[in-house]
Amino acid sequence: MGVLLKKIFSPQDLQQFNVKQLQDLATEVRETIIHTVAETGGHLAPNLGVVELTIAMHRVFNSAVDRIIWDVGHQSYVHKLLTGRWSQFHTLRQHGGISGFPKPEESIHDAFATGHSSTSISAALGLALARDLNGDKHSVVAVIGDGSMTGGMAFEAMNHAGHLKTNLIVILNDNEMSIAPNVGALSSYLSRLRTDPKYSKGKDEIAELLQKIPHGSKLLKVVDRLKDSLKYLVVPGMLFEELGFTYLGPVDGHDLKAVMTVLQQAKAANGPVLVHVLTQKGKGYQPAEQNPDRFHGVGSFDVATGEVKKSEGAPSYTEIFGKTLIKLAQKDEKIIAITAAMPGGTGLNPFAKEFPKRYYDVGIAEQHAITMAAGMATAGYRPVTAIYSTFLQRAYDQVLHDVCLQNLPVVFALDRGGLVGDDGPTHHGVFDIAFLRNIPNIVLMSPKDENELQHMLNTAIYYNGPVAVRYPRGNGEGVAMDEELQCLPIGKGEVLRKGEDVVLLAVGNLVAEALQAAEKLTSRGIEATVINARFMKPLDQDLILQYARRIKKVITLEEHVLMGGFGSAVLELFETEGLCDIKIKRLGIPDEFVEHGKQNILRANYGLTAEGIVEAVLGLEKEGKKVHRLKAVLGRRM
Ligand SMILES: Cc1ncc(C[n+]2csc(CCOP(=O)(O)OP(=O)(O)O)c2C)c(N)n1
Ligand SMILES: CC(=O)[C@@H](O)[C@H](O)COP(=O)(O)O
Ligand SMILES: [Mg+2]
Repeated sequence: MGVLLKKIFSPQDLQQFNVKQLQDLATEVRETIIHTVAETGGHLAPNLGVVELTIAMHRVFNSAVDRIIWDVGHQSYVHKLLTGRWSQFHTLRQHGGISGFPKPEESIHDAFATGHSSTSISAALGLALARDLNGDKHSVVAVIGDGSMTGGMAFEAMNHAGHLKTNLIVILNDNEMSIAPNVGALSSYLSRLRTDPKYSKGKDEIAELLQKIPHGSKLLKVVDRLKDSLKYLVVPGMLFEELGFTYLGPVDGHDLKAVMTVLQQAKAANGPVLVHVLTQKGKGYQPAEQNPDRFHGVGSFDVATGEVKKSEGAPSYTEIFGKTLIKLAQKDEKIIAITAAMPGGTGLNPFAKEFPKRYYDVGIAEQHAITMAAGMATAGYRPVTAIYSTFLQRAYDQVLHDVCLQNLPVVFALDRGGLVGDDGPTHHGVFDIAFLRNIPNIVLMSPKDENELQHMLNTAIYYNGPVAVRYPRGNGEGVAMDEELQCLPIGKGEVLRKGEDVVLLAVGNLVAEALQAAEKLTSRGIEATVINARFMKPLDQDLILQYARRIKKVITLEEHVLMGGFGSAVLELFETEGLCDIKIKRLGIPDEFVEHGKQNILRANYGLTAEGIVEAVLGLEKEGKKVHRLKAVLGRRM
């Protein structure tokens, strides 16, 4: 930790430094972030790109009073270091440590919690309107990346803010990258603003010229009248100006003085202002500059070489998904792959290379991705939308209204279903069973291992209606992979082990834990049946009822919230069938948001491990014995 950084206990402490010292501070901040993230993992490249911008912001604004909202929030490490958190920074993303995202519970300087993209301008406008209603005068600033600007919400908010005309500052951090290279017409527009000297120089030159000419002020009036036609030629950022924003920039985001100057101008301006800041993702660390995609969100790495520590073990579910989709697409030209700005994360990069014409990256636009897929499905294509479980939350209505209502064959490949680990509550994919299960027509399945995933994907693509396949973040079980892809019977589970004392009814990654638990239980004289339910919808009712009726003790297992999840579906089945003599225990996540931390720690905390399952079975056994004794006592008294 550098000497200057150690002097900063609040952003006000920045005022003691001159520009040279601020530049030195930027170097210290970069060093700290690189060395910390090399240990903890985290969002390296986005943070290295905003070091000068963040320092400048904290010089110009007072974040204890002014409100700063970081879009996505993955680039808020510099802000954390400058707002009294450097001494905790080594705990970044560790269980019980500081979060990788802004968190109001952590600091008064974190004005709004973020994690999902494109929310910052709406939140900022809300804060600005509240300020106006309260008669306050502070600044409200949203910092949004060029990738996050591709999300519809950002434009909904710009549209409204331009109409309301209240004071609001939007800083557009343009590094030409989303996680992968940014896509879309907006991205091309920003590129033109960045590179075309006609755009960036035109306005300044005209003003300068008018000042030099005699009777320039009269001419200015003429120009003013001509404004509407002329400005299209000379005013940079016309799109934003037309939306009602004053456009400032583009400015070099690594030139501290220039950024401070433009932020002062923005602070003094009336109405909504957009400050266009050009930055380089990964700035100051060569491996990240060269490979910003890889260093966007990264695990531990070697600082000297930039070598990322490879995860050992079986291939990830994501990899198997990507490979299987290619295998299927080689035989079927109707298969289309769609991602919302996550080609790497969802395993679609190899598909994009092999089938560039059947691959679409729509930007951070999950809603659009789903409805676009619905459109393609009506025309006979088989779109596979690969979206993280947590990000599909945003497209709920599109799933329901545009896909399921018309019973269209769209596949939802729900990656990161379950506890994702270090990203924490904004990213855990633990709500999907509940929010999808209640939609008519949809089929919902989850594989017990990577081999089953490939069969499920095949099944999903050739099912004539909407299907979601949910699979976890991380490695598979290391099982052998079948060569031939199968079509699984819809709504049929499988019995993996037989025992007459208790039924372990599991979905997804908990099937493996259930099998291990069953082995452990044997040594305690308890024999468990283990069922891989496979389908959360439709349930294999016959199979579940057959075992539940006979054994009468059931434990349901899911890496998902208990409310509305798989266990709830089983309870509903028992209620419908009038089964009231079954002892049932549901294991899953209670009604709370799960904090960040390694997946194994979180799973152990919620009893979603073989040991946790054993404990639950023993608890059920104990309860059973108590009830048995009570019945015997009552029986004697009667
Ligand atoms: C709704 C939603 N979809 C996808 C993501 C995943 N995601 C996180 S950061 C990011 C790229 C953001 O790009 P940009 O805003 O330009 O920020 P940069 O990383 O370039 O600084 C994406 C796609 C997300 N956080 N939220
Ligand atoms: C900030 C964000 O939303 C993504 O960068 C996310 O952190 C990716 O997570 P994975 O590491 O699971 O792909
Ligand atoms: Mg970007």
